[in-house]
Amino acid sequence: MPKKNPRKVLCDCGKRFGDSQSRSQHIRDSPLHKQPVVAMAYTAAALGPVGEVEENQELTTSSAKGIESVGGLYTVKAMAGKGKGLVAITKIPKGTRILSEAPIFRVPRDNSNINSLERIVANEVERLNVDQQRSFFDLTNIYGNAHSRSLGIARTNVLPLGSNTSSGGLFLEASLINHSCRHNSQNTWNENISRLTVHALQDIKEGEEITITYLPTTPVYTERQRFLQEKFKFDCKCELCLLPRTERERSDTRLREIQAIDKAVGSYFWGGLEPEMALNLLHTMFLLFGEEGIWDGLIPRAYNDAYEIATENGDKLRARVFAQRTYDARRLIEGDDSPTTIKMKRAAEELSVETPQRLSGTEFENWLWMLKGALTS
Ligand SMILES: C[S@@+](CC[C@H](N)C(=O)[O-])C[C@H]1O[C@@H](n2cnc3c(N)ncnc32)[C@H](O)[C@@H]1O
Repeated sequence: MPKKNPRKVLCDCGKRFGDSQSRSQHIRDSPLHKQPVVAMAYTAAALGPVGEVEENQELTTSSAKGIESVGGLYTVKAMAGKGKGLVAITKIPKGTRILSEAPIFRVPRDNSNINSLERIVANEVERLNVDQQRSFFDLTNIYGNAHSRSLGIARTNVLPLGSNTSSGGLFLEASLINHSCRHNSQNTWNENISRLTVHALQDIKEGEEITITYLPTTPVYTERQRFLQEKFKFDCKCELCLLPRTERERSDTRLREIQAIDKAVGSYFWGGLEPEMALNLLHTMFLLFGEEGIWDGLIPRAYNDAYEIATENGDKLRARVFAQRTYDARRLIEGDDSPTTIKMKRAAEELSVETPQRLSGTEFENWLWMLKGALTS
C-alpha cells in the first residue's frame, strides 16, 4: 500500500490537528478526554457516607420519570462497600440496551468557578419537581461539606454528554452505576435521542452487577487506583485490581503495550509510520484487547483508525471491511440510532466493493492486517 501525504487527524472528539501532536497525546492532555465527570480541581473533602444501607437489599425500581429501564432488566441494590448499585435481574445478552435516560438537568463540566457552578446547580435543583428533588438528594455526595450539598451531589454524579462537549448531565438512575476496571457495560451520550444509553459489552448473568468505567483511558493498576481515589474517593477492588500480583503485572504490561501502540498509530497520521506497520500494530492491539478482556469503545476506535489508514491510502477493499467492523462494534455499544453508528453504516454502504472471496479465516485476517506472508490482493 503506497504511503500518501500526511493529512490532518480527526480525533473521536471532533478535534483536528495538523502539527506533530499525536492523537493519543491529545487524548492524554485534553480535559475533555480526561474528565469523565464534572471537571474541576480536586478538593480534599470529607467522604460522604456511601453504603448506609443493608447489603443486597432491594431499594427501588426504575420508576423515576424519564428513564427507560429497557424491559425491566435490573434493580437497584445495596452493594457491599460501594453504596447502591444496579444488578441484573435476568440474563442480559451482549449488545442489549440496558438503560436509556434523559438528564434531569445539564451543567458545565469544565467550570472552574465554583461560585458560579454553585448558583447554576442550585437553580437547576430548584426547578426539579418534588419527586425528582427527592431522588436527587438521595444520590451520593463524596465531597462532604466542601460545597453545598447540591453541588457535592452534582460533582459526584454528573456524566459526560458526549466526548466533544464540555457539558455534563445529572441522571437519577445511571448515576447509581458503580465502576469496575473490567466493566461489563458502557455509557454513551446519544445526541440523536438526547438520552444517555447504557449497553451490555458482554453477556451479563442474572444477579451480576452492572458496571461502567469511570476511567478516561486504560491506565495500569497504580494509576487506576490513584485516579479513582482522587476523583471518586474509593479503593477499587474489582476483578482486575484484585488479580494476584504476577497476573496483575502481566495485565499492566499488556496495558502499557496498548498505550504504546495507540501512541504509535497516532503518529501514523502525521507521517511517522508506514501504513503496513500501522495495520500490523493495530492487529497486535486487537490480540491484546482479547487477552485483557477489553470490549469497550476502544474496539470501534481501533477499527476506525484502521479504516482511516486504508481510506487515506486509497485501499477501498480494506476500508470497506474496517468500516463494516467499526459499524458493527459501534452498534453493539451505542445502538443503531447513535450518530456515530449511523455515520459508519453509511461509510460502509458507500464502499460497495467486493472483499477477496478466495480468502477466509486466518488467511483473510493476514491479508486484512497486511501481516507478513499474507497473500497480496
Ligand atoms: C456515581 S456514584 C455511584 C453510585 C453510588 N454507589 C451510590 O450509592 O450512589 C460514585 C460513587 O460510588 C462509589 N463507588 C462506585 N464504584 C465503586 C467501586 N467499584 N468500589 C467502591 N465504591 C464505588 C464511590 O463512592 C463513588 O464515589
